[in-house]
Amino acid sequence: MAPSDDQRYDPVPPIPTYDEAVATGSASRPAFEADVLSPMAEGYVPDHEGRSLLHGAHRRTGSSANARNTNGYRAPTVETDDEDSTWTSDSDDDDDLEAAHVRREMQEFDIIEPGDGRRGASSIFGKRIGFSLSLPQWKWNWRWKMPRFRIRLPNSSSAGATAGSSSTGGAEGEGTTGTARRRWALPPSFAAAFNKTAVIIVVARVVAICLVMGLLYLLFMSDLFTSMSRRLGSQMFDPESVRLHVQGSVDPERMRDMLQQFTLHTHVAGTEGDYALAVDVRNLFARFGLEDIRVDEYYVYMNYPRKDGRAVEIIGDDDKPVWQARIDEDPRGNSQATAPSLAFHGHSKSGDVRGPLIYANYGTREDFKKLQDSGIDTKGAIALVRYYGPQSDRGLKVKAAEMAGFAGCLIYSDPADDGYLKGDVAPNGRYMPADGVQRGSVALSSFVIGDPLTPNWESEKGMPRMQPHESKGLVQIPSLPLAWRDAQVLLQRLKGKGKPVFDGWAGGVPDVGEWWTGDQTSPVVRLQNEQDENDKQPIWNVYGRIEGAEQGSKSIIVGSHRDAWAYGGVDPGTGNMVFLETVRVFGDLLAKGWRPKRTIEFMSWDAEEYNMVGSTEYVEKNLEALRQDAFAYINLDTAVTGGVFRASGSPVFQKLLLSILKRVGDPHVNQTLRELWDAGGRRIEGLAADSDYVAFQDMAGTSSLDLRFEGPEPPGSGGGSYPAHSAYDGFDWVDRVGDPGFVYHAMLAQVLSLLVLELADRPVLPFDMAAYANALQKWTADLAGFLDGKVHPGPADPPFDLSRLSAAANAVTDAVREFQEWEGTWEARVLQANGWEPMGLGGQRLEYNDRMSRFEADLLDVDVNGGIPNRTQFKHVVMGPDLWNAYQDAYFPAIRDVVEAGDWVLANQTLDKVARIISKAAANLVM
Ligand SMILES: CC(=O)N[C@@H](CC(=O)O)C(=O)N[C@@H](CCC(=O)O)C(=O)O
Repeated sequence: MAPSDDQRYDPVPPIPTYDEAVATGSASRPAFEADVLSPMAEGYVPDHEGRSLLHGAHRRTGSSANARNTNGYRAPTVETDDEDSTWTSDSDDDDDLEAAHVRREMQEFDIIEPGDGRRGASSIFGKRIGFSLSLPQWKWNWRWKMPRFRIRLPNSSSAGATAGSSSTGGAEGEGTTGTARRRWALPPSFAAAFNKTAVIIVVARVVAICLVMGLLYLLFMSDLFTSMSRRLGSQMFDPESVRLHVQGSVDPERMRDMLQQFTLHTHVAGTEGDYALAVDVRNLFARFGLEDIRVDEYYVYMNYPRKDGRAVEIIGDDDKPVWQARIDEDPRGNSQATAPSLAFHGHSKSGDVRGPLIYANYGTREDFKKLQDSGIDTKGAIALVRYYGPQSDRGLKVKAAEMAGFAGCLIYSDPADDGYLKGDVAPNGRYMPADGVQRGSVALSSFVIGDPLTPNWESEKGMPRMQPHESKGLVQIPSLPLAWRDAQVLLQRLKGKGKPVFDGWAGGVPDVGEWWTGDQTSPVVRLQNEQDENDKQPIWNVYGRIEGAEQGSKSIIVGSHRDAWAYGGVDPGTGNMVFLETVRVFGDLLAKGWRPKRTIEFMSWDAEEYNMVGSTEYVEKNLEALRQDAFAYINLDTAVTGGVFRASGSPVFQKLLLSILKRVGDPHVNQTLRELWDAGGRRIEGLAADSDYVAFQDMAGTSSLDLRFEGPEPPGSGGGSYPAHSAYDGFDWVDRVGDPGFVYHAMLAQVLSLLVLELADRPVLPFDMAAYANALQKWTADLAGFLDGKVHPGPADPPFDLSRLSAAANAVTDAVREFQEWEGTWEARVLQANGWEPMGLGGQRLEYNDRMSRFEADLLDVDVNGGIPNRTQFKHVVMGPDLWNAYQDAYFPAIRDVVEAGDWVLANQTLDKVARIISKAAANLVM
């Protein structure tokens, strides 16, 4: 819907407007346009595209296109003209110098070493595995030879003499008549024939030359040499030296400088700030040397606030507002605050509702039930609830309010959960200040992931779409986020209304005095949330890759989202920096001739903050290929909020990750990450549904991993470790509070680079199948615990017996044991062959890797209408988000859902199906 002029959100120019992003017509940027892409097509030289793009918005409003405006505006381009920037010093000359320097460095590390001729006795077509310092030596024991004909032609002046002397029959006619030497003379009858022979010989020579030339031409045209050099790519390099080089290349200063650029402006998904960053990321990919760079556009359902479309008011008896919430943060006047960043909920419902105010603690279903059980009528009321608590997913708070009959829902940040009662507040501390507002999506991620109007298919042009009221992924009552300084007034006005709150319900907002619930006699509150909605808003994913030499179709995917609720310092800036630094490190390796065995894909997602839309649409579009060919997905999002390393994901990464953690040290405590991991009794945690791994893990069955350094409190647990989704989450916070010196950024970039290196280049995919088998046993036991007290089939129902699942888990344990024996055999044969992979074994190894990587795809319920009942996008039978808390993992989610629903017939069918799928996956493993 195009906004009318009086609805137009008109921020301080030249910051891109939300309504420009959603309006149809020239103001919006409907597509990743050819004119913007053209510099790449013409051989891109880094310039100022991102910036000039934002100036495009300027031009459209009649402003000048100067690099800076009078407000000190500077567009969010990484291709800055700032002379102090590390990027500008990255000229081509500098690149050459740097390349020469690194080449020297690599020689010192023995990464590049000439062949040493230690070929071993194995076949020349064998493959040197692992630890070679040398280029494979191709021993050609034959030489190219041009065809040679040892016939000397008679010269013309001697032809007659030759003919005349023929009668002498002399064979030794040593010429006195000319320079030609004549050993013998041909009879005249032979002369003509001889001339013919000479012609034939010349022709034969020409033909032979042509043949050789043609063969050479064909060889070059056939790409044999290129692909051979590709195949040899990583084998030219000693793996350990590459590891050392990768670790040594990570540069915290670069990440710091780049984050400063990335956070200059707000970049909400689908707005021009986001578009400008997409251009910058694409250009950085090109500059870092990635291959096949492309921008992938989707058209998705998005909402944006109108500046005058939001209100939270207490309505007086005369129906006029007696108090109005400020809603947005106070302008801070620092370098960050060049643009307003309006507070709202992504995918919230438009509306203008009013009703009596009722306080409902954390807004769980149990909280609302408690109110109703105590006789408080919640129908038509406005709920006031706090963030976090046992059900921290904000969308589910609104959903629970909707189910309890409320007309609207306000969610505020309480200082007891995320404010001064926890510790120092932003900008100097990690908690939310009085005016800090947590924006965020209220889409129901555990019900529908991605564009809520296109569940299970990609939102491309021309694809069908549901209506918003038809989607199970959208709430149906309006909501807004609030700072506690606004909530304080509302809570104070509840005094004496309803009942004193239940135990544990009183929050930490100061000067509330007594906390009361409120009821139908409470002050009437108006919640206005009129917004711009567009069901075909363009968003932009950006991709680049390094093609694998041995199995180019198989890939290791690394992803990080780019869109932010405001400036995106931590979320997603920290993840973006680790991601882009890793791209740079790998681009640099590629430039030096290294190439991995498998393809590495780098993906910058859009619209993660709105229900992981960009990544999910990509997965929906490429589902079959991903199930077949994606070996692993690694995610970076809110990557650095403190110093505690955390990994969530599939257990297949356990062994590799733990070995890598031994290599990376924390300089603050002088211990390795592995020592800290062990001391903290940490383990790889489960994946829920709060970032871009969801579609990969739960829909494509790609083994996924999310990495981060977190602050004292994990996101989604009891409170924030940083001023999440607020205007306080900018560069300054990361620089001064989150990670001074970008030390943890550098450590994470090392961990990520090493992981990618090993996953993409180890001959045998380093998956820990035994860890998966053990985890399955544990999760089965946990499920038994969950079922305790819940299993009450009626007399007519079949008994609910978990032993079927235990048997399936045992089958996996047995299959993994047998499967892994092959790896031992492979190692022994390679060692016997002096480090060379004997002919034939390579094919088996690829088959082994494929089976290993397909294990999780085999755990998908791919039947028509398969997946978790009622939320069939989630196909993985072992992993998935908890239905009533998307921030919480739930193993065997389908079984849990149907048991909670008390449907014992379906519960039995589901249990059978899950056990059957797991057993089949086990059987598929065995070679
Ligand atoms: C729990 C949380 O805050 N998650 C972060 C991302 C992260 O920490 O990795 C987050 O912001 N997730 C988004 C996901 C969007 C959605 O659920 O629709 C969020 O708003 O929670």
